[in-house]
Amino acid sequence: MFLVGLTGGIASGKSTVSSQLRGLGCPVIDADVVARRVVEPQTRAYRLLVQYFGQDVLLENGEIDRQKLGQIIFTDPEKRRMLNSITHPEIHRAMLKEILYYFIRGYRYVILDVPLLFETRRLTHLMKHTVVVYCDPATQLSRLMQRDSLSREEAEQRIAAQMPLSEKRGLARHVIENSSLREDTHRQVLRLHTALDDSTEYLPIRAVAVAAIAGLGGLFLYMVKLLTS
Ligand SMILES: Nc1ncnc2c1ncn2[C@@H]1O[C@H](COP(=O)(O)OP(=O)(O)OP(=O)(O)O)[C@@H](O)[C@H]1O
Repeated sequence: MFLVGLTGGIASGKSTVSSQLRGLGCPVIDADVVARRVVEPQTRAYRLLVQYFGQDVLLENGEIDRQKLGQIIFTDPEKRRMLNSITHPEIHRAMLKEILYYFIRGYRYVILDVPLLFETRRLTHLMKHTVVVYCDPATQLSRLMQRDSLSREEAEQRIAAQMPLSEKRGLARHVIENSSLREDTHRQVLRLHTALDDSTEYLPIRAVAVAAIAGLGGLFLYMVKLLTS
């Protein structure tokens, strides 16, 4: 098995591309969904966050107020470090579990949808392929304004707060150009899907897993033979 990192900028079309990939049967793990799940009430990260940040970061229904937490850590690097040290290990563990699930089911690759893949750089070395969903700046701005009902100024601020999409584009192995129609994007997604399906990069890890299982099986049979003779 190998990992494929899917990323892009705000409103560049990651969700659009990941749902097209899902539609083709690809396993996609959404880092944002995992990040929300690991801080649900009753989880370890939830308890630690409430302990550190207090009841103020809770919504009326008891869930973490992610917007409020975002505002707090925006201006306080120490608190941001604390938040990351609580949530990141949980996120990585949960993602690893999902990856293992797909591995056991025999999938050749798993796509990880990670919006900040190149910003955090923590996961890039694990990715055999990286894919950036790109669209031109004017299209990105207008789609963001429309989707989130933002003024031009607000949308520009949000785009400016991120690593430039053109920079991410230069770092990726594959680029999906999403400035045009969804059908054009889908054609590129099909090409990517074919390239990933045809790749033999899944073989080394599968060979190691098969060898390990065969070794354990052999050891088990040897022990049984010893005990029954
Ligand atoms: N090719 C396209 N043509 C027209 N509209 C599109 C196209 N691709 C995406 N959109 C629209 O642009 C908006 C942003 O797309 P999407 O939500 O997929 O981006 P995203 O990268 O996942 O955004 P974010 O990371 O900010 O959540 C959505 O409203 C989506 O419907």
